[in-house]
Amino acid sequence: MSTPLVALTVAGTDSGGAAGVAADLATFADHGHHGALAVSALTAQDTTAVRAVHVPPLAFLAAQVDAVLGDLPVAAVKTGMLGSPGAVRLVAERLAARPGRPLVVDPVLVATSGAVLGDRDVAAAYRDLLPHASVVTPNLDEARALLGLDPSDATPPALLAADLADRGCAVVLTGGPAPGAAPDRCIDHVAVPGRPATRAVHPWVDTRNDHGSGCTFAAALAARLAGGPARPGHHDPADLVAAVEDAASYTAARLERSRAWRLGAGRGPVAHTSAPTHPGGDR
Ligand SMILES: Nc1ncnc2c1ncn2[C@@H]1O[C@H](COP(=O)(O)OP(=O)(O)O)[C@@H](O)[C@H]1O
Ligand SMILES: Cc1ncc(COP(=O)(O)O)c(N)n1
Repeated sequence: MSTPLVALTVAGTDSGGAAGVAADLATFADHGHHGALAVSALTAQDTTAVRAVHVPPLAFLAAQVDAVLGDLPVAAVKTGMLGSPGAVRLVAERLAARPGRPLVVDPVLVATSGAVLGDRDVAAAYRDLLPHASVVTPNLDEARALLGLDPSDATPPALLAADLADRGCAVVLTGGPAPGAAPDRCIDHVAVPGRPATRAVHPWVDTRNDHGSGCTFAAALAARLAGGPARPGHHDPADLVAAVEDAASYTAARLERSRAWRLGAGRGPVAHTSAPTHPGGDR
């Protein structure tokens, strides 16, 4: 058996096991990679709400990142909920010092439940991290926040994605069905610096169990880019679009698998397992 690639997640924990580090490690494992982790925030969270957040001291986050990067041959990095402006800047500084591998930044600011996981200062700090990212994967609310726009701004997603790409990294603006359209397709907008955005389209899965889908998607994208160039898509956007389509169909397949699960009173977890589930779970 050959030695696996190593993927590192720098992200928050979700006590309900749906989003954050739990989703990232499961997704890396499902791609055959060894997952390493640095915990930037801890949340007391369930399917309905985020009830409390603890941000560990920055020195402790730095110690985790340094331990992993100093010892393991990390082939890709994914960041999720970083939790404070200082953590965003710390990750930017550490990864800028060791360039050369893909970095997928999921700028977690607003959870599926609507909870705010990163305020205006965290959004502003991403200005320091984005130039070091290979790809950033905001949803619509997060893209507006990163651009300093009002939450009700009506700029179309394709233009938001292209504006964000002008910060120097590729962008996947993740989305749901087109507004006003029948919810049968999901549209993600993909942009690389200096070019208009293109669309990656896949079938919509009708489910409430989508908690953790953004983390799963960004981790799947990092897993697919692992071992490749640090600037995927900058020479040929088709390379990045193909990786985005793969990661999106992986995520949709996870959503399909957990479509009818009955876990929790709110937005239930997206499936993290490929193994058969135990029938006793339905009792
Ligand atoms: N119900 C769904 N059916 C199919 N794909 C979905 C669904 N919800 C989200 N996705 C896809 O999952 C990926 C992550 O997007 P999303 O969950 O919107 O991110 P976030 O959690 O950051 O808001 C995207 O490729 C998106 O198109
Ligand atoms: C610790 C943590 N990280 C990320 C998310 C976002 O995930 P989602 O958008 O699927 O709720 C979350 N809810 N909690």
